[in-house]
Amino acid sequence: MFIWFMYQMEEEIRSQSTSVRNAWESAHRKSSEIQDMASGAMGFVVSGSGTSFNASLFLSLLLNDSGRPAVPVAPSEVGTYIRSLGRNAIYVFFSQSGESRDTVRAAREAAESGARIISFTNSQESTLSKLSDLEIYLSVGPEKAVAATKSFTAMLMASLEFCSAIQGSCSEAVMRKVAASVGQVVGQAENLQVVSADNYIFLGSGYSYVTAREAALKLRETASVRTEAFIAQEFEHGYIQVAGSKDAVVTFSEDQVTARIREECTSFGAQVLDGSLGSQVIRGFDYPERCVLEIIPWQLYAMRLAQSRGLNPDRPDRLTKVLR
Ligand SMILES: N[C@@H]1[C@@H](O)[C@H](O)[C@@H](COP(=O)(O)O)O[C@@H]1O
Repeated sequence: MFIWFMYQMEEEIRSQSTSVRNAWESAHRKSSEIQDMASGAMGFVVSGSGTSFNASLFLSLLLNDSGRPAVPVAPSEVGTYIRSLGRNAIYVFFSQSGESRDTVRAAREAAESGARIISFTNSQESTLSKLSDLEIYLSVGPEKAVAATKSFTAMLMASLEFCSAIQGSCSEAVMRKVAASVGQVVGQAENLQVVSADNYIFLGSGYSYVTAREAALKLRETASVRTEAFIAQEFEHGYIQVAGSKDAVVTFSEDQVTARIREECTSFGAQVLDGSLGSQVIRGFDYPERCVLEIIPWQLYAMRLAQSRGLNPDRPDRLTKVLR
């Protein structure tokens, strides 16, 4: 059956139950190569731009949690690590297009130093793929809306399997559970109401900071609203001073610090929202896999907020899909 969507972004958001499976399968097919390459590596330098940086942060957390030192770095800073770690590290690059200029430049520098490169891309013919010793192809089909949606969740799912492969295990059961829940998460977010705010502040910690950053980026890119993302405790070290009654504060973490921040923000009149937007399905998942689902309502939220502001979420006027 052919269903017509007003925006490419909506079609891409709704296709994620399939795209996360595809990405997982691609990573799974490379399990033994991943294991071979990772054995003996001193650590990982993980990099990407925009949404791909947020995926880098996710993979770095996963690697560190499994006892493999990893650092997430913006592509323009990778050179510093090449100079200090050289070929002892593996350099991992995320890029939907495989063509973002800063990412390609960093990968080229790493390749010229003789270091090994792993990439996660959605284009097998890309410059980044050609520079890579091992490519994990996301296989999510063309992503046309400027803001990344399905490629992001694909990067997270492929990262989960990447880490399982390093540990000699397999994340298939997790993937099946997550993929089966995408439709329900989208359904629950169907009637979400956007709030009116001058500024959105997203707070998380650990894995939920990845979601906080990506949600902030989605709203910025598509709805042209000012957004910030903080590690919840950091918010108390400064930004709380300038937050006010015209702000929306969205919390993903559920610890005591966050509860205190929520109370304080409510007291000065900010609108405080729960990051799961009330979804019991999302709340039924633990981190790290929860990240794959948790961003989906915010992808839809960003699209609806853009619509309510008379903007086309697919085509922000100052951004391009690929910054070559
Ligand atoms: N506006 C886009 C972002 O939405 C995207 O996240 C980034 C990285 O793209 P890629 O993943 O293709 O390297 O590039 C551009 O800046």
